[in-house]
Amino acid sequence: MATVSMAFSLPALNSRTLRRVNRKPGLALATMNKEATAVGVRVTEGEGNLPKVVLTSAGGSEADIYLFGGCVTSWKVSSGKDILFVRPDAVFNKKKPISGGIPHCFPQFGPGPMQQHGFARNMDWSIVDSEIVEGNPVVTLELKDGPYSRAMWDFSFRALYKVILNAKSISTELTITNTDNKPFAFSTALHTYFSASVTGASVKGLKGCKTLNKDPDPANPVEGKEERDVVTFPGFVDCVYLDAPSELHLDNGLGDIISICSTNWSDAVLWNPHLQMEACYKDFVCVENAKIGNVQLEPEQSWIAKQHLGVS
Ligand SMILES: O=P(O)(O)OC[C@H]1O[C@H](O)[C@H](O)[C@@H](O)[C@@H]1O
Repeated sequence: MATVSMAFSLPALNSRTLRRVNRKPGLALATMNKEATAVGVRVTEGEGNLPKVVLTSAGGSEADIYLFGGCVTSWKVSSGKDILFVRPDAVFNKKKPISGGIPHCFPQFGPGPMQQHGFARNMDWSIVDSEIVEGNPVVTLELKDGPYSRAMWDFSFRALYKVILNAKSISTELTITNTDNKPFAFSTALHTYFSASVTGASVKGLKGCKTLNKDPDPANPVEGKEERDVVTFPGFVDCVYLDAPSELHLDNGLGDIISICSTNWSDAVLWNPHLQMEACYKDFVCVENAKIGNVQLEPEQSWIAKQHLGVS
């Protein structure tokens, strides 16, 4: 998918390089020296010439993360199979969020006073740290408020997003800190697109949850309760599950059972657009870790949520 060949090579990022790069956000590519290496964390040119972090684990798995949107777009297990999905209509020109992988919804999930799913998926994140832990690459991205976000949401904040790639899993940790002198509130989600065969895909673990079904009217969700042990995607699906369990299992219909474990992501959302996206709806399902009700943060307070996606 991505173009990785470049006119010049990029170095591996060690913590020192990253700290230096981070002092001049936006100049990351330009400030690098020209050694070629292949360790666990490197920056390269992705689609649309956008900077992309590539994580490679000792176990042979690989993940791509675009700084635009702080979006993990690919998680390939050692066989080379990509567990995540990027829609064929995705654009990599910063005019729209990247439609696929694990986009951030922050500081608003869904429609509301600001643009759908907030601004974090439309902004450039920067790299603040990286390390290799037992052969596994770890990178931490940062997003802070700027004129673009202030125009929609007039608060000072800091978001840190740590991504850890292991042989059979990818984990993320999102920390939102109120760096303002007044309280703020937000909702958020990791809008994860999984590769799937939609007719064979199903999710276990949601039975008994209170639901807010956005079908047929996303603006007026219907309250209900999930009665099924195994939730499938027989048509259009857009449903919020409140107080979802911390472990769900997705059968992607392609031979994989993916465990979706989370801490502090209290809710989950299932989404498949069915015929609204005729070209691709058969090839993915979204199982999103979400925080639907507002999180309130006082100045200097932080909120931390973790997600762990694993294959057996
Ligand atoms: O098209 P997007 O803005 O990326 O949103 C895609 C979808 O995201 C979530 O799953 C919402 O629950 C849906 O209502 C929305 O349609």
